[in-house]
Amino acid sequence: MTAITVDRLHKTYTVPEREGGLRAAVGSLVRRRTRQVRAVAEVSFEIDHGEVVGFLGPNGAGKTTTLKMLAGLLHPTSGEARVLGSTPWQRERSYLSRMALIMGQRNQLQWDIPVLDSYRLNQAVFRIPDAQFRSRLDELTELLELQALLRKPVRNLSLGERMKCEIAGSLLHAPQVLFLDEPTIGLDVAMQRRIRSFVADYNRRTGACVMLTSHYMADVEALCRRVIVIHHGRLLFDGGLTDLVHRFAAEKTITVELEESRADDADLARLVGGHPLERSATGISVRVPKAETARVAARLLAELPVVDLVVEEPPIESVIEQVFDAPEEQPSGQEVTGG
Ligand SMILES: Nc1ncnc2c1ncn2[C@@H]1O[C@H](COP(=O)(O)OP(=O)(O)OP(=O)(O)O)[C@@H](O)[C@H]1O
Repeated sequence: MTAITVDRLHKTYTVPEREGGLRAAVGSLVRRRTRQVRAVAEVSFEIDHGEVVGFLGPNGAGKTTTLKMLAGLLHPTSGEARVLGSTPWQRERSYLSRMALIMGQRNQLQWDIPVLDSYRLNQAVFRIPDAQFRSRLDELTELLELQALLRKPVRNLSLGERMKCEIAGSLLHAPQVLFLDEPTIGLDVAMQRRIRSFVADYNRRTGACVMLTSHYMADVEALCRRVIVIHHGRLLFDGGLTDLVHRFAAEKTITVELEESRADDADLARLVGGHPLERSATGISVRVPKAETARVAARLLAELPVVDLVVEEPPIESVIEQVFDAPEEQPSGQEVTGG
């Protein structure tokens, strides 16, 4: 069943344009110049209940803008969205009490008061009955190991501790849709792993639908079978993570283990068709264009004393880079009309 439907969502920001100098400053009092920045352009997709979807794109692609619209913080310029049957920017209480937006780079808890007091505020805002509040807090405290943190003011927490508290605070009302914007940014590897496994667990236990942006591909690989890629505000790809690799990976790596590494450099270069080659203690590895993989592998098998041969896709990071390098007809984040 569909949890999120996005239909040709579009967001253009109007930003004031100021030139330097006194003359321009006086002039702007009379006639204010603005320019339009297109952040999201005609984006459409659907996400089912229970899905965890990676929402990817380079800096400025329009991810946060999209999530803010879906969380009801921004009105779109045009287009439609339905999340859990509601239009997010109408900000109906019944919708807001069933969704959460967690932003790794924004502090959503109160800075100067203890974490637990912030949670109490959330309890009041979301009208969470006492018994439910207690049982969810106990559960989250155990899962995220918050016991020692609840009485500390947020300003005294480390980044990782604060992030755990932010996540727990946003889940006290048991949202059915989670928008996670860079939830692991700046955290050490162990904490990233803990947050990841917590999100996976939350999704499994509650069947909540999760949309996740992250620049760490380990997050995406661990959590998301499906990814939606946007670039310059436009949807570039929507499908399985493995399909993304098949479609955009330009090269594969062939690694062969050799009985003995007798072949000289010129011979090897000929066998691999001049593609970049690395020697190791036990053999060689070479990156070849996808279309040539079978031919090069066959030549290596036929002409070298091969013990083992492995063909691998490139790491997801480099595939994503290739996707982002795809040319676009009209970039966003730039002036599209003067005003
Ligand atoms: N409040 C705003 N006013 C004007 N322009 C904005 C505003 N917020 C975002 N933009 C612009 O809209 C475009 C999309 O920004 P957005 O923050 O949605 O991208 P993003 O994909 O989340 O990027 P990042 O990965 O860097 O967080 C960018 O060109 C950005 O400069």
